Amino acid sequence: MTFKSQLENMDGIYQALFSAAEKIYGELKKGEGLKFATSSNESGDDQIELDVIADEAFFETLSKDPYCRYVVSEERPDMIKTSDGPYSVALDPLDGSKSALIGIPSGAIFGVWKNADEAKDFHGGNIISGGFFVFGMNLEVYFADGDKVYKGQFDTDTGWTLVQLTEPMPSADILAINGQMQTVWGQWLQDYVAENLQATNGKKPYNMRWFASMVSDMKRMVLQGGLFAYPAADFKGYETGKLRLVYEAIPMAFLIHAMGGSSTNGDMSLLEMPVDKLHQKVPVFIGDKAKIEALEAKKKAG
Ligand SMILES: O=P(O)(O)OC[C@H]1O[C@](O)(COP(=O)(O)O)[C@@H](O)[C@@H]1O
Ligand SMILES: [Mg+2]
Repeated sequence: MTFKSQLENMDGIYQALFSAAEKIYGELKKGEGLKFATSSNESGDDQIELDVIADEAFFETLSKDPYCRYVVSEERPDMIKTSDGPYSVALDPLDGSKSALIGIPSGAIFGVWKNADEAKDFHGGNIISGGFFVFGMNLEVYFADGDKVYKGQFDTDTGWTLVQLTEPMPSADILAINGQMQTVWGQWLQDYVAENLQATNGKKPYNMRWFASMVSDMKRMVLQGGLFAYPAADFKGYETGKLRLVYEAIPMAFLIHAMGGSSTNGDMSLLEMPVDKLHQKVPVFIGDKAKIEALEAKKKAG
């Protein structure tokens, strides 16, 4: 497959991302790396061996592309300079790794930024491409190349087939959230969730879905709509949620915004948030515009 990007000199970066994903998916299918490693990553998360394999696969292919300047990863402490090219790539090389251990689809999240030389440059105003691979029944990709959104699937004989998605974002009433910390969420969020899950007065409540694998929850959002939430909680380690702004939140928000959806940290769009640190965590809410507006209004009203 040769994907023709509308963005200048990006074809090689896509090719590098696609071939690394093919390699990782191949290893996963063989059952390689599906056990805990002795290491942990920069955020202190335990790694599985496939986390490390995936991280290395992306670095290997991206470092050969002359237009890729820096590669940064959830699995590494620092930015790695690979050339003087114009683009920098941020990766969650294996998202949902603990789910992969029990056969739930995992994947990889990527974003490409222009003019990114240090952490603060990896904000939503500079991102030009973002999306994710799914390592499930098939190897799939969902991404926005600038303002164009694509869905693709890999076949070992025929390679990648990509189609552009031109329909507006679907808007099913589905809520993807882990209720584990609900008693220590802000009261406004407890109320928002309770209200949308109420079956009283003949109103059908939102459907609850949670894969514990962001790529799988976001695949459902692209295909059906809904609201994905990973909020902050008043509990040690969850003060600003769990997900990372650069490696997970901004690339996913970029894709959903390109489909006509929206995002927020509760107060402002994830694409407007300043970035202080590459590994910074952020409360994440991504979904259709009406749901994000209602959620922000609820928070504002207290
Ligand atoms: O364990 P929880 O709280 O359900 O968290 C699940 C979330 O963590 C993630 O697995 C992210 O963590 P990793 O990137 O380390 O896999 C997301 O894919 C998912 O939405
Ligand atoms: Mg992740």
